[in-house]
Amino acid sequence: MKPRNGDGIGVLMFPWLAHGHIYPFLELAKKLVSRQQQPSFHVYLCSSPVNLASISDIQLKYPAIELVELHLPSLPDLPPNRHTTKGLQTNLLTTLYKALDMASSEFADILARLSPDLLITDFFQPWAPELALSTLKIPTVLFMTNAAFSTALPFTAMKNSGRFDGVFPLPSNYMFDYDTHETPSFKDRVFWSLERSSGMLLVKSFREIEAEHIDRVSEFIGKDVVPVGPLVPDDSDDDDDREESVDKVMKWLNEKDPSTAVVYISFGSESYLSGAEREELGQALLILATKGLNFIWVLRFPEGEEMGPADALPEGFLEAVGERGYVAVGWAPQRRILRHRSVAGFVSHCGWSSVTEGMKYGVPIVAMPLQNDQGTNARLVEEVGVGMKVDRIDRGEVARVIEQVVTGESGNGIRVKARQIRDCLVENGDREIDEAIDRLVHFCNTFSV
Ligand SMILES: C[C@@H]1O[C@H](OP(=O)(O)OP(=O)(O)OC[C@H]2O[C@@H](n3ccc(=O)[nH]c3=O)[C@H](O)[C@@H]2O)[C@H](O)[C@H](O)[C@H]1O
Repeated sequence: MKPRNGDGIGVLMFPWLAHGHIYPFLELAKKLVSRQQQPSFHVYLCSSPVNLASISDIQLKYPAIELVELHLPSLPDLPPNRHTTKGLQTNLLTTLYKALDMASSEFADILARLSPDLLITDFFQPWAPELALSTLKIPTVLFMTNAAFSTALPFTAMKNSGRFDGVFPLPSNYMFDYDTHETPSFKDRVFWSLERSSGMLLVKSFREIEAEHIDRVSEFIGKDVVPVGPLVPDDSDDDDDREESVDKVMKWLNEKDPSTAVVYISFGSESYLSGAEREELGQALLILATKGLNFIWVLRFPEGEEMGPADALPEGFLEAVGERGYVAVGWAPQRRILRHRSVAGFVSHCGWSSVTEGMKYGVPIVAMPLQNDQGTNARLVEEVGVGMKVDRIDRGEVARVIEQVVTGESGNGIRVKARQIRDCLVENGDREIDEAIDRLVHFCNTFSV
């Protein structure tokens, strides 16, 4: 198929409205536009204005990445500043799905106006590939920002129960019609998006840890699934070096004696501990602090439920831990912290970007999954051998697993494996992403409806 935009390839990218999806898409866009050989790429990244505001300066460094606003309708409790999952109350997620669905006609206008050579889309808006392919004959690639394992699981379960014979459980001409249909479920959206991808999918993963799961998904859906590597931003791309809060936490970390083991604790941009879970984790850290362990804990709350550390943490917690603990309210420079020499463990909800960052920097993971695919990501962390999952969030169990993973004799294998995966990623460099981009070019040039 002849590229539409001169001799280059014009790509429209359309991630789901979550921080943990937009950033992997943005990393993929950076790799595409940085390609040296012909054809070059030009990327349009489409999202809500509130999401694009958080990456607005990307064009300073990457002029071939253009941001395209998609205006979702304002719905009850969902004004424009809430057209993102960051800080969104969980009960508003279905409303956000619906608002995005209702923007499909504006998206169709964007498609027609830009007329890209390729649409790279996400799981939650399966109407997008239908619009691209049926009216404009634009090929679509689904980019899975989650682990291949979490996509393979439902198919494996259905196959084992004999309910999956390769036919997708959705009529292929199903379009959104809110007069007659309720908003499609998460599962329906995933299956439908997998079916609608033109002929190739990308996955934010790498064969060293997921070859079997990548091949399994490929076999189930009958399309090539191509890994793009961990897609962890280059150190030079830290987007937080302007903030005073960054200096404070890095100063605290840099002043630590190099022999001090520091544990970094964070639960991503859209998952939150309950009050009881914060209490249990806090008590576990009090136990470990008396044994000399230090930690950085990122405290985040859904919008409107914010509280200060003194109210959010156990009675007397801050006084008891003193200089051994740093509580960062709202946000912390996660990648900068994870690659610091003193960081010896990562207590994580196992959002997929956090897992790949832990692996990139060789930090063993204490898995505390809270929702979505985090449970399957935690299982994968144990399967690969780079971490251990807490069985329940109570002070004894959490303290036991942190101590085991970070310093315990029995955790030594985990620490060795975490360093091995890090070294393998360093050695592989950009091999997988370069191969994936070559496959994408071939796909665009040979696609025919
Ligand atoms: C794909 C999907 O992403 C979602 O996003 P979420 O933000 O929760 O978690 P991450 O994927 O770890 O993404 C979080 C991203 O925010 C960065 N960060 C986070 C906290 C902080 O204080 N500072 C930071 O820099 C972190 O470095 C990472 O890049 C869900 O998990 C979902 O389970 C997962 O499959």
